[in-house]
Amino acid sequence: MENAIEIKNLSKSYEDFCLNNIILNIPKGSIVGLIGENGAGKSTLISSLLGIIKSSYEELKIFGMDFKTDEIQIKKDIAVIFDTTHYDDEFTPKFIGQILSKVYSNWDQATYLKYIHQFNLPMKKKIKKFSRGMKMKLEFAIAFSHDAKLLILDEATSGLDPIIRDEILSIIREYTEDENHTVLMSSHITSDLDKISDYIAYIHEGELLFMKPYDELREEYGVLHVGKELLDSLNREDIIGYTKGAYSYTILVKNRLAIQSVFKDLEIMRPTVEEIMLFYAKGGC
Ligand SMILES: Nc1ncnc2c1ncn2[C@@H]1O[C@H](COP(=O)(O)OP(=O)(O)OP(=O)(O)O)[C@@H](O)[C@H]1O
Repeated sequence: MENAIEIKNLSKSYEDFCLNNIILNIPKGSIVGLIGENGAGKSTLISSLLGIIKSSYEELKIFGMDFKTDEIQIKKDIAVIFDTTHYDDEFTPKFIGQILSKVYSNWDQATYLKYIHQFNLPMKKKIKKFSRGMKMKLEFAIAFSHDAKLLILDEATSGLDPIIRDEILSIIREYTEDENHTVLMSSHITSDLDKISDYIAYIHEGELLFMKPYDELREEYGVLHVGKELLDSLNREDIIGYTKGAYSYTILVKNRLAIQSVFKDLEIMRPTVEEIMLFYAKGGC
């Protein structure tokens, strides 16, 4: 499978934080949900692979090109959306369209106007009078109008209402129908990632815990509610973490199917991204 991004041993150290030897391949045409608690290193990873901050790495390839030698060429095909807009408050969508048509050689004004219309954005209103949702929609309209092959979202949908988020998720899905388009998306709204991700990459305290296909995660892991006796009879290695309730334990296990074959009557549910994250972070065993 061809990769849009290939990262080998990328590290970045701050005084009291270290992003540690990240090895990550992001397949072309996929949507990768990047998860991790606050301060885990998601933005540091994103900024590192965009060259916004300086990091060390053995290899960083985007679209098969070496980031060290082809950064300018690579960046033409990347659109990045953060949680705020970076355009001047005095600008209007109309003016931004005029500027960007000169910045991007592959700017498509007709597509830009199509999204501005679809998102109900006023062409002649200054951004300072936009709501947060309108600002983010404008960012998406821009991202989709210069035919970017890689869309990187860093908490871009946080603070948006469920209706706008749903609309944006549909647009992202539509965008990846073209197999040349890839999305890397960090979000704390894990239910969005449940809806859209092909893969989940989990960063915990600066380490990449795993990057796995979403379907495989749901197949491999399970959540069960059991008493102490059953908890004790499970293989310790299968327990990722648990919480203790008033009368029972809630446990995240791996090897779901193997456990189910032993405990045939036990109800083992497929976990959500949020449950996987919570139990990994908290542990408990
Ligand atoms: N410029 C900086 N100088 C020093 N430390 C920094 C700097 N930028 C980030 N850090 C530290 O790096 C760590 C990772 O931060 P980062 O923003 O990458 O986390 P994150 O996973 O994106 O978190 P969040 O979900 O809260 O946005 C944190 O401990 C943060 O304090």
